[in-house]
Amino acid sequence: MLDLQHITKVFNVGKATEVTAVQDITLQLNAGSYTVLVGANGSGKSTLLNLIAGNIYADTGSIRLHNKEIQRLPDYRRSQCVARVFQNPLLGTAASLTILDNFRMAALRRSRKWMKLGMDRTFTQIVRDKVSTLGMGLEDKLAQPMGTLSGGQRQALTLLMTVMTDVDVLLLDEPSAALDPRSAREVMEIADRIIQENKLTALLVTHNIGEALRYGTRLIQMESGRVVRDYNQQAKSELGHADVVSWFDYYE
Ligand SMILES: Nc1ncnc2c1ncn2[C@@H]1O[C@H](COP(=O)(O)OP(=O)(O)OP(=O)(O)O)[C@@H](O)[C@H]1O
Repeated sequence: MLDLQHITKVFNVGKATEVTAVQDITLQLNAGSYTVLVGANGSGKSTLLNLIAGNIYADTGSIRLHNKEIQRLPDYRRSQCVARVFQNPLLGTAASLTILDNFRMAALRRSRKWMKLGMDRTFTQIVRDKVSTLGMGLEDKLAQPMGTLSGGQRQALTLLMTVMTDVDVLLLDEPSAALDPRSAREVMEIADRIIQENKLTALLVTHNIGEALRYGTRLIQMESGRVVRDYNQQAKSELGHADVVSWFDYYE
């Protein structure tokens, strides 16, 4: 379980621009659950993801994974248990490196178990097998530079890379927002499959209400740094598009 207790994050303390981005959030994400996080711009969603990912530290509160505080873990230790996919497909991978080398880098960064394998044929075969599960025909293009691929292909590969090692938590920060509708759907379906197959604890931030309703086992809305709505799977399944639209003032 990922357990957030009384997490608060204030930016620009003491200045005119002071803002409480996350305000006393207590949230438990069960192992293997898939939570969708919605909220207006500036409601604190990215800050919450940044806190879990360890990019920033909370002013107060604890973030525990399997009962262990993870906030102050060094980068390499945290990336063994928490992975993140960003909105921009260019962020997750190195454009000038081949697909295979990107997988090598991702694997080596996360786990020493790949130290030897990373260089040999077994590793290439493992990557080829994994990539073929995407059904995009990219397994025959492992020597191609990442930069020659489409945004959707890059996001799909980034998702695969994040779970090359045994991470527990997957943070999806609007992973489909920069993609055309078809690629977006494809990437979201791949994410869904990867989350289920690997029993990941996943947290998806999205502005797409269709996605928010289609995916996940729980739906949370943030407003002004707080959780203001929290629907379990049953309650979520009874929601319609118009219900969620009505949560956002600017549509009224
Ligand atoms: N590094 C920072 N320095 C100062 N203020 C920040 C910083 N990061 C976020 N904020 C502020 O914290 C608040 C929450 O921002 P955050 O990016 O978490 O919202 P969000 O819900 O992810 O928004 P969006 O949907 O636009 O991505 C906003 O008022 C934002 O301006």
